[in-house]
Amino acid sequence: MKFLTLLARNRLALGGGVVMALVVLLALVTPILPLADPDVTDTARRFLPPFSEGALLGTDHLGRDLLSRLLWGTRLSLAVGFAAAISAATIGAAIGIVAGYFGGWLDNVVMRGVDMLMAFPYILLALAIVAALGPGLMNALIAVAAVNVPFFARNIRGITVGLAHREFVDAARLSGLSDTRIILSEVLPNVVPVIVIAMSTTVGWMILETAGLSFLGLGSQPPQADLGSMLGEARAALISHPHTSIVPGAMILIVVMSINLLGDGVRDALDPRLKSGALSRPRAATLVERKGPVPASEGRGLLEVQDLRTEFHVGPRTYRAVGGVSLHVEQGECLGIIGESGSGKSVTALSVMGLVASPPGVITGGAVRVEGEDMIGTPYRRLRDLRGRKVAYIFQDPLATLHPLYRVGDQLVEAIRAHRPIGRAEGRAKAIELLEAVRIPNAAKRISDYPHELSGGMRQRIGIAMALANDPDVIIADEPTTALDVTVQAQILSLLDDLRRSRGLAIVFITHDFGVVAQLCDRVAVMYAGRIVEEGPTASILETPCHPYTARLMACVPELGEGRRRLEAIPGLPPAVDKLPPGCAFADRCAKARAECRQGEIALSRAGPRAVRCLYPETPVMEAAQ
Ligand SMILES: Nc1ncnc2c1ncn2[C@@H]1O[C@H](COP(=O)(O)OP(=O)(O)OP(=O)(O)O)[C@@H](O)[C@H]1O
Repeated sequence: MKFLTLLARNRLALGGGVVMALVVLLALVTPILPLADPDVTDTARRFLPPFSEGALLGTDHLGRDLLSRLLWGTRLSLAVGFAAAISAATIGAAIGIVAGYFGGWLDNVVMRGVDMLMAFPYILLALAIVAALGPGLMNALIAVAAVNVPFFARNIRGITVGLAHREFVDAARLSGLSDTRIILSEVLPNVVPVIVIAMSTTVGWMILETAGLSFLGLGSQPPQADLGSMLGEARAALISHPHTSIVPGAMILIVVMSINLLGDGVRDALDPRLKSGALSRPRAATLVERKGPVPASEGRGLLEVQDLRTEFHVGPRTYRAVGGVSLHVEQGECLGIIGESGSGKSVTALSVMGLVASPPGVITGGAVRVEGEDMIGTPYRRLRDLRGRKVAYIFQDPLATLHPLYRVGDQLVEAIRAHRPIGRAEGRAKAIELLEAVRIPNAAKRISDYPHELSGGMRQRIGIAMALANDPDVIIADEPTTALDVTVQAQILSLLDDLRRSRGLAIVFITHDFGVVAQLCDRVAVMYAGRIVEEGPTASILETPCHPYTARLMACVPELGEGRRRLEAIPGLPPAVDKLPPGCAFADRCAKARAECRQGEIALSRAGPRAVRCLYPETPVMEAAQ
């Protein structure tokens, strides 16, 4: 169903599909239509023009009815084209899967054979096959299918090689499945979409090839008509009676065009990335559709986020990932954002510089001010200028953000040169300086390493160096130590701490670990279901958490030397952000929740530096603020 909706959204594909459906329908009902016999000649009625009596599209050089020949010919051409495509796809895919799955000598022998077939110009090969088998439509079908087998075999072999060593295939092997079962249950379902896509884009081509062979007199034999042979027979009268060529020519054009348009649509609709709209029209910056007025600046901090709202619009659903977040961070300060997975921490951070993918992401409200300037809706050129120079990011997985084919030094120089017109030598010197700043030993040598030659901790240091490349004022670090072991994590945290002190950086540190918050952050904001539920100085919150969620989150953290303490997991799951309940989103998991908690908007109550969004807090916020 989703496939059809996506397909229908592509207007050209829809048009192609409708035309193709009409042509196929016509071809199917041809035997029951009141048409003249397509093969009966009547030389007295030769070359009648279109719209003549009894011959809507006219007649050919033997006086045969062109409309009747066209419909019967289309029927035959479609049947042969589809049969050739299905045969080529089946045989080619089988060869590709076997070669790709088993590898080794079998792969070598089979694929070299396929390469040999591909080395011949396709039309010569088809001609040679028809010459060997003799002319006839069946032999033309075999020739066209054979010529296209290598295309499918190579494509599918490539995909299968990638799949054969994936973990889920290894897991199937470990569970004792036979090779045939693995191919059928693990590999085949993953290559079927590729086969369908390849077929949908080549059927038109195969119809053309069959028509080509018939045009040369090697396919359908007289008096039988297919589109190619009709065109071949009309060749002699091309100038004197052009309608005899135009009729089959136009049909070939219509059939091939509509199949190709439909095929492109099928390919796009089957691409899983397109289902969430990821590739449909990627934008350079997140789409902004503010529904309310822009909040006035309160002049707080280097980075000030006010009532930020970011949603994902996926089909009829709206995911409110960020539902009105306000926070700020001062120069030299570290603000922690903590919350369970899916609470909206990353989307908040990415919204700051318009990095949330659109579609499906849309910023629907609020303001993000960097030194007072609102970033939301700012022209893209300005945003690009500020990205990396004013606000930089450190991501969770440095291996995913570093380009695997370039040396780390070159990537650093590129980051610097994106904002400053400096020479390569100067860039290199600056890159070495940056590597030294993030305490990479032997920086001058390490600069020539590729990302895969570095350990996880080293790579994260490169990620930090990259963020520092243009001396930003604010660094947003999105769980930068999650993938690292505790000793390396401690080193990276102390490095970030030193950098913010020595460079006066403002850091927004996203994490789900209260231990990390305690070590690094001056203040902390606790997020739940896209909103901030508690905020305040780290020490104060650790001492007296007000929101029951904060208290439960802290109770989940094991501590060394604490003796025997029960670790309390929070029961239940956070609500889905497309179905947020009214009132407090945590109410269903909270032991203190009462009826009022499930109604209306629950405001953030502030007292001094502390704030909490709860009607029945663990400790009243006024008390906690003292
Ligand atoms: N492309 C998307 N389409 C629909 N929903 C999305 C998309 N990206 C994120 N979301 C939703 O937005 C919400 C917030 O996600 P986000 O990545 O910000 O969470 P997070 O707190 O950073 O989690 P984590 O700690 O796992 O990174 C989640 O509920 C997620 O399902």
